[in-house]
Amino acid sequence: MLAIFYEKDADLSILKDKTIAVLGYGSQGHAQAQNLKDSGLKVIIGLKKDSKSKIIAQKDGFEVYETSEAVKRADIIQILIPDEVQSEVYKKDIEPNLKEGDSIGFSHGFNIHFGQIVPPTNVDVFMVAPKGPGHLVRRMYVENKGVPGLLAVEQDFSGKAKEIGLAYAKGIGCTRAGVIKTTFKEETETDLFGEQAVLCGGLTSLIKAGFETLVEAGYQPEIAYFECLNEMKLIVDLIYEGGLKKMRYSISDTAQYGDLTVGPKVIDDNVKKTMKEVLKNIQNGNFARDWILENHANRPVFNSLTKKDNESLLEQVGDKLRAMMPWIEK
Ligand SMILES: NC(=O)C1=CN([C@@H]2O[C@H](COP(=O)(O)OP(=O)(O)OC[C@H]3O[C@@H](n4cnc5c(N)ncnc54)[C@H](OP(=O)(O)O)[C@@H]3O)[C@@H](O)[C@H]2O)C=CC1
Ligand SMILES: CC(=O)[C@](C)(O)C(=O)O
Repeated sequence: MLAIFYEKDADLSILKDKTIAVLGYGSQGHAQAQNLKDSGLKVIIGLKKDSKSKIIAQKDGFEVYETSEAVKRADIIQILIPDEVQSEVYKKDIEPNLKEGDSIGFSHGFNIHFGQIVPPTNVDVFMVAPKGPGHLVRRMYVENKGVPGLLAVEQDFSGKAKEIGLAYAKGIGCTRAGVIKTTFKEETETDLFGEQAVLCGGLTSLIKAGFETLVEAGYQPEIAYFECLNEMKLIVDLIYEGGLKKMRYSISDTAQYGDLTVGPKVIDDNVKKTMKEVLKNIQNGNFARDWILENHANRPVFNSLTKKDNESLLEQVGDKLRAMMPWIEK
């Protein structure tokens, strides 16, 4: 049964006497910490000794401590460091400094679900996972909007873990858009699937394939960029605002006919078959093992593929054209 929560369902006062340590000040860390502070909550930041994020967090007005000290000082510890280092940092800096009754929070279930972190039984373990990039979690909060979120409770030592998680979700603005109750398993598997097969992996592959098809056919790369990337954002904005019907209301009937008759030939049944294989590879732990080993090997595949994309014609043309659009946040 769907359980979706909004502002009225969450009580921030449950956190008013709590100190929240946000570990990490990157995409999610900077956003969640600033939103929590603007929601009137006491927030400190935990970072590693030589962190390059430290100066940024201090400029934003936060007390910054080394991770272990931040954990000691906090009642709620929100772990927003990269998934691939969480297990190591947990063992070294977090677990030794936990106190009975603390709450440990995550924004992705990877390390709990795949058994990389196993907390003691005398703490709460919850997750508030914004369904959007950190920089938009902050931007939309400031605009009095919100990014939807997922709430999961893995362990409820205090008997208040759900209320604490809901209040946390309200503090970062997610209850403005809606927070769905889930599990660490469901969040982990759906999030990994979405980022691999639909959002990042699927979408970037679609954009690159479209751009390369036009350029290889001899069309101007700038036109290919405007068609396959810039307009993608504009089309998706309409779908975000009002579903396929709003986007189709705005595009031409010519475009809509092509959408309806040709689209299914591009994204055909084979794509869905591949998507099911992607999901299976997540569910059986193969992707998790691959990502953990990739990091142990110092990211040879990650680095080479990222370098190839960063040096691509798509990125070069995009940088040039975006430079002429001063409204785009750099
Ligand atoms: N990015 C997103 O939009 C989303 C992320 N998430 C989840 O949020 C969590 C954080 O991801 P994200 O915000 O992208 O991470 P980022 O890579 O953007 O930021 C990581 C932060 O952690 C710090 N850090 C790195 N290593 C250590 C360490 N060993 N000890 C302490 N601090 C460290 C970094 O400091 P330094 O700068 O010094 O390296 C940086 O401040 C992950 O679990 C992720 O899955 C969930 C939803 C969306
Ligand atoms: C933004 C988000 O939720 C992602 C793509 O899954 C992530 O950055 O982890």
